[in-house]
Amino acid sequence: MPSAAKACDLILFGTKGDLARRKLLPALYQLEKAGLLQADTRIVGVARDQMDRAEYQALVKKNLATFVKKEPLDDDVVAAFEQRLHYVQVDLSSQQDYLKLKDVIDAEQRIPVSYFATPPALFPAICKGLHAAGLAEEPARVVLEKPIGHDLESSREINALVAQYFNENQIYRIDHYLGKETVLNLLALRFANAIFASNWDHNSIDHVQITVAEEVGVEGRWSYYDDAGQMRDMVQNHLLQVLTLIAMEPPARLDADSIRDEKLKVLKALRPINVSNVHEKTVRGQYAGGFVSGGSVPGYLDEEGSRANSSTETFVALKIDIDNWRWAGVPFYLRTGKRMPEKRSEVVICFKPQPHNIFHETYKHLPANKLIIRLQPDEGVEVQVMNKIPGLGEHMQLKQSKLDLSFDETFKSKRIADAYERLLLEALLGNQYLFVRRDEVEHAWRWVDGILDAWKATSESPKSYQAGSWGPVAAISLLARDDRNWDE
Ligand SMILES: NC(=O)C1=CN([C@@H]2O[C@H](COP(=O)(O)OP(=O)(O)OC[C@H]3O[C@@H](n4cnc5c(N)ncnc54)[C@H](OP(=O)(O)O)[C@@H]3O)[C@@H](O)[C@H]2O)C=CC1
Ligand SMILES: O=C1O[C@H](COP(=O)(O)O)[C@@H](O)[C@H](O)[C@H]1O
Repeated sequence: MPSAAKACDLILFGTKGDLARRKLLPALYQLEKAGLLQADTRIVGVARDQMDRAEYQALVKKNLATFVKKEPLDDDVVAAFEQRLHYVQVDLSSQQDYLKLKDVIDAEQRIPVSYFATPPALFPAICKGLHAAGLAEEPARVVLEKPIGHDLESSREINALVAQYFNENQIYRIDHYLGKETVLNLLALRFANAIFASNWDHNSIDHVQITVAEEVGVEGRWSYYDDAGQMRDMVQNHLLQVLTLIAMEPPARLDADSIRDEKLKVLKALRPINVSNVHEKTVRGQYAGGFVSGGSVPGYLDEEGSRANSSTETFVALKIDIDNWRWAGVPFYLRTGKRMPEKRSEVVICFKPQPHNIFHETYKHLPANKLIIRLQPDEGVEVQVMNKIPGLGEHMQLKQSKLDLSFDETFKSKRIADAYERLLLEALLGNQYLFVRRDEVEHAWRWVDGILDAWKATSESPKSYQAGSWGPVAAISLLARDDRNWDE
């Protein structure tokens, strides 16, 4: 624990909701277990139900028993964690109720860190209420969950509203992909290894692929998801954040603004996609019924709560050009979808082929090297290289093989922390480098809005794909047109 760390009151708005129960409270338990919470830090749950402290402690304990997976609960850790828990009943739409927070929280004693695990529609009321209760002045912090808006205009409204009460250096916008160990490892891989740093541009790299495939469908979230679709739900935030980390220039320092300035430059350099090139650059799909993990699953339009004729996309593939010196002529292909054959997130850096092939008599084409960064599951880094097969034959026999660094194998005793553990820790420590700055969010929306508008203007329905497949055939053509194929 850095000595500068100060005790905080983490105020969990929406403490009874899905995110808090499934992710935030289990993550805080893990921080307790790892000894990473400052001794005097407290967790103040806020919900509209009437409950006393003991009832809230019992509720959280029950919740941990359900959602702390892969390991038995440690009773001593639970007991220590319980001591940090407090509860305040607040109807978030009643301004009067926020004053109750003052009875429990003393901003002089601990830094108030307010986590908005609620529908975004409540953000204005919460900000106003915090201000009235004297919990918005620096050094107070506020942690905002996605989605920050539905488009550029609405994200600006939310950001402007929050900015009335909090300065940018108090605002922590979550993109949970930035908390994933393997996404963070992109920084290590790129900037701690000269072998990659000196080969990270259009001279050496042919193209880049980013795949974020999910087995799950909409999981009972139809009404939220149908309004969003995969473009807003995954591309605007997670995939573009991963892309910026791959494409950005080396930041001068490992601090929030150095990194965020570089990410922003990438977002500004994304070539716009609009009606003139949307056909060539994008594919949108929607899953039909099929089979995933051996079981049959319904199509998107037959999911619980569905509405007939929805044209919301559950799959997106994009060919992205970055108009800057480093990436001139190097396309970034992105794809993400629900109901894919497996959960798999990875980045594939495909290097250029050899300029001259001395093995041409036996091998007309030598496969190019690939660097595969497996983000999840089976986290690791793999380099595909050509090797000589040992033997005395007349011709050299070559084989493509892998240098494979599996995190599981290499860091055997190390548990891979959930993204929310890292992000909660950094928010409590006051480090913003893993959180998204306002201008990043708005530039990402500006670019994504161009595609959404173009799709709307062409009014084409998404292409159907069978659940359990890798998306519509058009996604294969997107690369085949360039004489390339997805890394399978
Ligand atoms: N769930 C997830 O995995 C993820 C969620 N998010 C985002 O996090 C936020 C929360 O999501 P999620 O937890 O799933 O949503 P839920 O609907 O499960 O939880 C929202 C919580 O807000 C509370 N709430 C709503 N209105 C009031 C009110 N007037 N007064 C007091 N409390 C109120 C609800 O209380 P009550 O129980 O009393 O209704 C509920 O506990 C959303 O913005 C979502 O988009 C982002 C990424 C992942
Ligand atoms: O933000 C979201 O992310 C999840 C995928 O997260 P992962 O950590 O499991 O890769 C996605 O399922 C959900 O639709 C989206 O809102």
